[in-house]
Amino acid sequence: AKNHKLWPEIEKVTLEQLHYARLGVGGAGGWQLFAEDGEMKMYRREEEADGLVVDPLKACHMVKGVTAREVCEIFFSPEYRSGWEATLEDMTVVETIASDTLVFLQTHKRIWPASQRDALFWSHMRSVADSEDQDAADLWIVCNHSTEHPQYPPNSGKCVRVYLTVCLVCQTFIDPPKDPKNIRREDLTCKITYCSVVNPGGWAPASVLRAVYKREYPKFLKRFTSFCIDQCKDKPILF
Ligand SMILES: O=S(=O)(CCO)c1ccc(-c2ccc(C3CCCC3)c([C@@H]3C[C@@H]3c3ccccn3)c2)cc1
Repeated sequence: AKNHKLWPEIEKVTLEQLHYARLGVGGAGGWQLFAEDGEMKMYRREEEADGLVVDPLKACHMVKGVTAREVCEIFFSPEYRSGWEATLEDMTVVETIASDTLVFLQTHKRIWPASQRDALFWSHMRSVADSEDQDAADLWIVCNHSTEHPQYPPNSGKCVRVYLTVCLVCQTFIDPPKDPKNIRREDLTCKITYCSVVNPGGWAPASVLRAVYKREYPKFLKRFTSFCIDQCKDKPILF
């Protein structure tokens, strides 16, 4: 568990990603709005690493009727993933480091003309007291970060290994403010910030990757948040 050899990296990357998610998208950050749908706004920065498109993505969304903890638990938990991750072909939990920290191996459906990809990453979920604003509800974060595993070396089979760092940071707002036992789902709004940097691992044409990102990310976030609303609507609220 917390004495696991990955723990220092998990702690460092999770807190770095929390800080990064809280940075705005205005100003000189170079963020460009590339997709908008109701409350959902998606930004990207055009970046390449050794000729590969690794455009960082930041999405902001406000979802009614669910809490930060409920959204993060659905994003983190393996049993829900096939319900919302449309591009997933296979998923295995290769290691359980702790109840809030897992290592996943996922293969994603091939996106023509790029070859098929897989991703090996640790996934960690935690709640963070929001230091700035005491009466705001807790923040919940899930951070996914590529890692290695001796049994699953990269590029050993048919798949090209992608390298990713992803975070989902959620905060619950209750409006109008009520005492906890009288809160109904229509009083809840979850503010979601999703950040991702995916290095495709092997060559894929920049034009193709940017088209894939433009198509897949808005679909992904809309499908994920709809799944959360549907999963939670008839269940007691989990703060
Ligand atoms: O948030 S997560 O941790 C959720 C757990 O599943 C996650 C999100 C996205 C990916 C991902 C992996 C591969 C690829 C590409 C790279 C070259 C060819 C395939 C993409 C591209 C961006 C497009 C994409 C975006 C969203 C969903 C699926 N596809 C994304 C992996 C994990």
